[in-house]
Amino acid sequence: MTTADFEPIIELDAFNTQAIDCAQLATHGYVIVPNFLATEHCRALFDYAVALDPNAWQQAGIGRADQYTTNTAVRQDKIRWLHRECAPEATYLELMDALRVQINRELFMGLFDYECHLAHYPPGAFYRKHLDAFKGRSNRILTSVFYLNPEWDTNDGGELVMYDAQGDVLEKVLPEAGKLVLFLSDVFVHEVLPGQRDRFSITGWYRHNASIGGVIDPTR
Ligand SMILES: O=C(O)CCC(=O)C(=O)O
Ligand SMILES: [Fe+2]
Repeated sequence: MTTADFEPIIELDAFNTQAIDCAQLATHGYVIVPNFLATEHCRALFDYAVALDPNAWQQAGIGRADQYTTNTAVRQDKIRWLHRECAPEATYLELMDALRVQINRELFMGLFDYECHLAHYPPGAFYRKHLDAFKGRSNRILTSVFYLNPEWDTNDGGELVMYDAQGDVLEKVLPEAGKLVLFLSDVFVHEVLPGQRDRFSITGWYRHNASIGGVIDPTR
């Protein structure tokens, strides 16, 4: 099945703006939103991800541009960058852009754009402790992780673990369908624990405009 076989699968007004507690994000630097998207929309995205051709996925890497390498000792997921040209992917990008506008309006964060990829962690796959951005060395400001997994149980593992500045566990997040996590990309060290089942999510980053001389900083 190719991506062109799918119609748009979520409505632009589908996401629950009320569910996003911007005050929590401003105060703590992160927020966990249990019901960002309704079950049917999550299910549609999940079915889409599951049905994708294996060739639609690539081994995830670490670092950007010429620093980019795949290192399966660090991360073992497969990813697929979302594209506006692909209808089911475009609607998610539009939703996240609407959220960008909302966050800018409420928190004046000056978020400029957004990039994201689907991620598939097969059983046992992990992503070791890392930061998504290093202070002053990346234009990634705010990370979003949206989970697609129906009926995910504590026994299934695969938690996102977030750490505080002391290295103590701050949050252990089950990757349950409909849940969105937002956190400041250069503040929270986090990891993905191995799970028992295939784990699907959409991870993205809101970015500042780090353009130099009118050339927009390349994505990824
Ligand atoms: O899937 C998750 O819970 C987090 C993924 C992640 O940390 C990343 O892709 O940078
Ligand atoms: Fe990360």
